[in-house]
Amino acid sequence: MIIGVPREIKNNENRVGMTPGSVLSYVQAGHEVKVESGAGTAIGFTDEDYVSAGASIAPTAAEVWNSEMVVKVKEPLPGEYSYFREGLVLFTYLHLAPEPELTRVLAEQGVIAIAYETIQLENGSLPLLIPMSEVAGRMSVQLGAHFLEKPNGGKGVLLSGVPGVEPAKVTVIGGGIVGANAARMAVGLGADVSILDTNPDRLRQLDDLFQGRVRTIISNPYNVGQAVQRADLLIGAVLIPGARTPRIVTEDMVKSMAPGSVIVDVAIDQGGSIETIDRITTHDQPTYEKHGVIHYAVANMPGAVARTSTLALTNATTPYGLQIATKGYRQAALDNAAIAKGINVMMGKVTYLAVADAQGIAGENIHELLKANG
Ligand SMILES: NC(=O)C1=CN([C@@H]2O[C@H](COP(=O)(O)OP(=O)(O)OC[C@H]3O[C@@H](n4cnc5c(N)ncnc54)[C@H](O)[C@@H]3O)[C@@H](O)[C@H]2O)C=CC1
Ligand SMILES: CC(=O)C(=O)O
Repeated sequence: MIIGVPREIKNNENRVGMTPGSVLSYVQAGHEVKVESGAGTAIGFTDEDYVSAGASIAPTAAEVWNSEMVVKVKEPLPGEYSYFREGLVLFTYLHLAPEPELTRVLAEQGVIAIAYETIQLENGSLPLLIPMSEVAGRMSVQLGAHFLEKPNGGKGVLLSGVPGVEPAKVTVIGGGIVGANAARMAVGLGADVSILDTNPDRLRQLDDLFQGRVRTIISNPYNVGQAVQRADLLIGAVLIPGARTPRIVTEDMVKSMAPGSVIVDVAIDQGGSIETIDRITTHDQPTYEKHGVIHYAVANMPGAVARTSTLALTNATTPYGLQIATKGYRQAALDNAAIAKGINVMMGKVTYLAVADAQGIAGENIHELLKANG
């Protein structure tokens, strides 16, 4: 199969869909890989590195997209929609629930859109989201610490405190991969950390993991309100797989926070969990202020540490991409239910039901569609 790897065009997105190491794995499996010139240069993967691994270099995005399968990182932007065509297999993050226009164009153009973030194992885990959630969770605390500093607009609080002065209060809503990694950093810095989740078993695991160094609190509107009010740094880390993020933190709760407090809503890529987050921000302009509180809502946080992120992401995506390329998407999905869950759009239908529900449109059962067209 001919596989294309375009240069990412989202604001400050320097990740790339394949490393030279992943190219070698695809080439050894009998595939041809075309990488857009300069796609990895910013993070130290030169065109020559890709050629040494067996790729060819294409000078334009159009040439790269003219492949049977495209492997990238972020959702296509409007400037890329003209490359869509029937039968193209697109393997990338998509986050379609809050993106009806992209969903419509993918379906209309007959693209087979396989989303990294909804590939799901039987135990419920999301193996292609986990590495970026680890990165974003860890980053969220670094960023929060930065924006809490007075010159950066914050209230002038050091997360750790110092002897004789209490540490900052960090509230993490959602105790999954992002939440646990945020807590790990915040605990490491000596902050006073609370994690809220609706799943009591998850709270038990976190209680065990952190050995009493975090407070675990069941997530309900009352407890969320209390924990938000006392937070110096609030981290949004909730996910209902594939669905639009529920708005858990209301505007009144944000108003109750002290001026100069900081919100980092990692869950913004699925629509955001905070009522006062009304826009996606960028690495160029990452924050805005509302009710005196700094809001950070960058949807591609790991793009800022693009080398680490690319290595971590491709470690996870390459084995799945190889199955899709080698068997064809249909057989790969029939053989591996995790891949079937990744297919969000196929043959003009929305096949991930949480996306269809979020957009109020009819979805199609992926297994029936696969069988009918097998
Ligand atoms: N902005 C960015 O650059 C990035 C964003 N993300 C996003 O971060 C979000 C979290 O991802 P993960 O931690 O991997 O998900 P996860 O599935 O590991 O964890 C989500 C947690 O939220 C909990 N939850 C669900 N409803 C809740 C509620 N009402 N209150 C409290 N907790 C609730 C679940 O029980 C689960 O433990 C996702 O939207 C993901 O796409 C991930 C990486 C990068
Ligand atoms: C998960 C995601 O959206 C990202 O890594 O950019």
